[in-house]
Amino acid sequence: MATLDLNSISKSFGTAKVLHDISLAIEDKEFVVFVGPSGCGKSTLLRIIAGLEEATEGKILIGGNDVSDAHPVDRGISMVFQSYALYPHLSVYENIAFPLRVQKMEKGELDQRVKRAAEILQLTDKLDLKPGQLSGGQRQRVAIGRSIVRNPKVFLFDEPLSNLDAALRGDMRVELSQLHRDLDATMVYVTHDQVEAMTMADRIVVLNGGRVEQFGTPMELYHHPATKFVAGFIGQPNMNFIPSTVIDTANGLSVELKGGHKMVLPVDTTTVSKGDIVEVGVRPEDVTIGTTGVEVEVRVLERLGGASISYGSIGGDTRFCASLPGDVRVKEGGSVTLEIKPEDCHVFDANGYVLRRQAAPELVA
Ligand SMILES: Nc1ncnc2c1ncn2[C@@H]1O[C@H](COP(=O)(O)OP(=O)(O)OP(=O)(O)O)[C@@H](O)[C@H]1O
Repeated sequence: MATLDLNSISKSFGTAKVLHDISLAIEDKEFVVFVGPSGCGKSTLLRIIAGLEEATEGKILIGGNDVSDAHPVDRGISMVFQSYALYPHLSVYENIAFPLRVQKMEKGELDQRVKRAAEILQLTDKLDLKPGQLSGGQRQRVAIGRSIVRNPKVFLFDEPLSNLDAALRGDMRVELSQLHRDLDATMVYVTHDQVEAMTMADRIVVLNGGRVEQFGTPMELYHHPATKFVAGFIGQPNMNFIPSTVIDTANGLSVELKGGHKMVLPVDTTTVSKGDIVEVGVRPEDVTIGTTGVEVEVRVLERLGGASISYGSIGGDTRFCASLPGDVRVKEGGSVTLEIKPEDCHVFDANGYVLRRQAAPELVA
């Protein structure tokens, strides 16, 4: 297995530049997920790594070797697509064996590899069936098996679970995480689903408009989003953003939130001045019902059992979602006061960049 380095990758289709100077160092055996909205360039970036698309600028290194000009089959990668691309007339065994037949691998070695892959993917009792006799999840496992037998240095996955229903997607997420541990392989996985990214990745690359917004572990992105885009994209339900006015910058950032609630937030104030408009981000799970805080009108209350999700707004037009206790006594059409702790707030400037948190006093030397 191997490291994967992207050095200043850019890509244009005609005059349209879709990837802008992307550099990433992916470690050996790491599971990295590219996530972002439709059209952000994640599939194009994956296809460039695979050699199915040529970068306009930049270099790709696998295991330290420059493969930018190498043919896809010579890169030591294997790609699993959203459409399983199985041969309907071939058995599961022959579908998995296909790339090895193309390589003209010796029969004993081929048989051993196919059976080992089938064992890992729990397909041993399905080897004689045809793809048409399998469920969607089993078909996707066959497609993954076809990747495994090639012993690639890097596995590439392009939205492999999008064709499956929600329950099966959940099961396959667990299976893929397990597969990653079993194979100890470098994996790059593309999805638009932030839940897949959060649950499977060692590190996540958030792409937006062909640029890397942030590259970090799931919890780094959740707790320390660098931009409003990342803050809004990672976490379910989405973070709330409250328009706020800076009222003072001495001893922390004093703000007046929409609706009139005032707070002092422990963030760096060097880039903002009194009178500036900022946005205070707070996650639905970080609020509690209290006596002082933001006044929220509740439009809909979804009772999930263990939690109740309230959908409403501050002042009629600033959307505010809160995750409250399952048996909370709140009426749809009523209002509720929600307490927000300063340490749970994220503050974004007019350009959507986060104001860094001040170091906790005990961390200051
Ligand atoms: N062959 C092509 N010719 C021209 N433009 C292309 C081509 N392939 C992709 N693009 C454009 O490049 C941009 C990025 O596309 P890409 O498929 O990489 O996005 P994505 O993030 O994978 O989106 P999705 O989740 O919808 O698949 C889009 O604006 C797309 O229209």
